[in-house]
Amino acid sequence: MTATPTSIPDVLVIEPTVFGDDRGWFFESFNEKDFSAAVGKSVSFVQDNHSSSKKGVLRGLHYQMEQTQGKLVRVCHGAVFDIAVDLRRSSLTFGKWMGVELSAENKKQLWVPPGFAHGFLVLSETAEFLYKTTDYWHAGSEKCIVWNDETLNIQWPNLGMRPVLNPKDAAGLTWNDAPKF
Ligand SMILES: Cc1cn([C@H]2C[C@H](O)[C@@H](COP(=O)(O)OP(=O)(O)O[C@H]3O[C@H](C)C(=O)[C@H](O)[C@H]3O)O2)c(=O)[nH]c1=O
Repeated sequence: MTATPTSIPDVLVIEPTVFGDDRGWFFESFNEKDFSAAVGKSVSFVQDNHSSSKKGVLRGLHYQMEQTQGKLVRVCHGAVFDIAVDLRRSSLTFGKWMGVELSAENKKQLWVPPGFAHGFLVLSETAEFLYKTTDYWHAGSEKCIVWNDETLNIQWPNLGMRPVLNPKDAAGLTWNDAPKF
């Protein structure tokens, strides 16, 4: 596997080694030893999540203030534009966002450390999204930053349709009002 820092150095694009043969392909989707070596410290996960969404669905930008979650995210069907926003006040990239296309085809994964808001926009007809988290869901401290916040000015791909959001996300906080770390 390779791990490549993004414009936010703590956020890494992970690319697995894919072994193809005349039957198809195989890759290790997670290896704790290799992943911890790439991140530079031991990282363990306690929860796996799996969601399916139709084209134009935008989930996010989510984070939780307690039991803050690191997330290792990937797509096993379709494609999404995945976003991470740095909420760590002491970070040189505080308030910065980064985006990358994750797809079943490119098999890329994104490591989003604790301290970030995370979300994605579905680019394909449907997308299945898998991710591991370093702490458990804590519904009581969940926060959402609204997808089109003017301060963050995230450059989402233009699908020619308004994103499909649930009411919670549509009513998300502005960057200025959102609690930070
Ligand atoms: C996150 C979560 C949700 N749920 C239940 C709560 C709801 O009844 C249902 C759907 O939850 P929600 O609408 O919050 O799901 P997403 O919008 O996909 O939320 C996720 O979206 C973005 C992309 C993230 O990064 C977060 O991991 C997560 O917040 O699953 C659980 O039972 N466990 C969980 O860990």
